[in-house]
Amino acid sequence: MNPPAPCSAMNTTSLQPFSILVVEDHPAVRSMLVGMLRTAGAQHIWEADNSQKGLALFEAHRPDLVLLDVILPDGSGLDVVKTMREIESSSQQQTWTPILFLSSLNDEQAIWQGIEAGGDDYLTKPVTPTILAAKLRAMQRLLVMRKQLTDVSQALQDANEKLIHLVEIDALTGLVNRRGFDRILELELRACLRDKQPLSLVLIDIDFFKRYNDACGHLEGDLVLKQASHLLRSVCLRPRDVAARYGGEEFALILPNTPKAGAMTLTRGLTRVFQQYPQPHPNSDVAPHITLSGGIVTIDPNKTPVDERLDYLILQADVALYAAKKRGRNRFVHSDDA
Ligand SMILES: Nc1nc2c(ncn2[C@@H]2O[C@H](COP(=O)(O)OP(=O)(O)OP(=O)(O)O)[C@@H](O)[C@H]2O)c(=O)[nH]1
Repeated sequence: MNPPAPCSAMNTTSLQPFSILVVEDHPAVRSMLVGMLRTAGAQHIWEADNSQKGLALFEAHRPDLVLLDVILPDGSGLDVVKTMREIESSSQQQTWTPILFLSSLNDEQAIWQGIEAGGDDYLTKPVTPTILAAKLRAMQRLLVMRKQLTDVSQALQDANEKLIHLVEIDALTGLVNRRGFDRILELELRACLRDKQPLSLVLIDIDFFKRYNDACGHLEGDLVLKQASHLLRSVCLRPRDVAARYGGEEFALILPNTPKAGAMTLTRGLTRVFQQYPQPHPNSDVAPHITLSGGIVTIDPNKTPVDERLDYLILQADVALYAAKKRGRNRFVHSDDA
């Protein structure tokens, strides 16, 4: 076997600057390790001579690497490594720190237990500078690979979130589509029950839209849907209000923290906006321009027991919408009055 290379021969040029925690109770061994680590390029070295101090320093500084003696005066290094892994998994940063065991036993069983407990590699004492530098290099390489992996997985997660967003947007109008509507309504229903705040839902239908399409053509019909979406969005002033395209020419408004009176005011405003920006309708029985009919439902956990089924909520709004159509269109009816 070749003799260990002297300190000056250690190839540390490829080592990145790093911080390290050394948990070793023998002062002489510790000081020798610290000397070698300084030569190897360690920027910060924290020293501990027992488990408790080691864990406290680990938690406070989160070093890049740990050198950990298997046998410590106040316990086993195996327990320390387990606790370090617990600290890592409970932190939000999702970090992983390479942990190298220091074993003077050259005992296979101790090494096996150390790796099992969460260690990554081991060094047999006495440690030589070359072997130490080689292990540090290997651990740094692992760290770099892990960083690349977490970057890729973060990029994937971001792309996934964007995709989910795109999947929930209606291509023609830019409003939330039916899929997004279902998801958001479910969330808001749960929030309404939890926070004991009222929630209103409005289902909206463009009056005589089939006749509009028949008279003006499907492309003109598409433009009307776009303009209507723009106007619907303009009345949704609160950040959590959502305007959705529920179906072909049907829309929906999800209005969290909105009681019946608030929803009625908002829908009156909506009717006004459609009068202010009239889009001619050549064949409507109710007005010379595009008009809306709508059904409103409000649930208020403070007032009445709430049926928690989404379908039931939508059905009630639909019944109110039907009543609005029956009563002559161009109006909004609340389910309480349907
Ligand atoms: N241009 C266009 N038309 C659509 C789209 N989606 C659905 N429609 C049309 O919307 C019309 C809906 O017709 P109906 O359900 O009879 O409703 P309506 O004519 O508004 O009648 P009332 O609701 O009773 O006033 C149909 O002619 C559909 O083809 C779309 O994306 N673009």
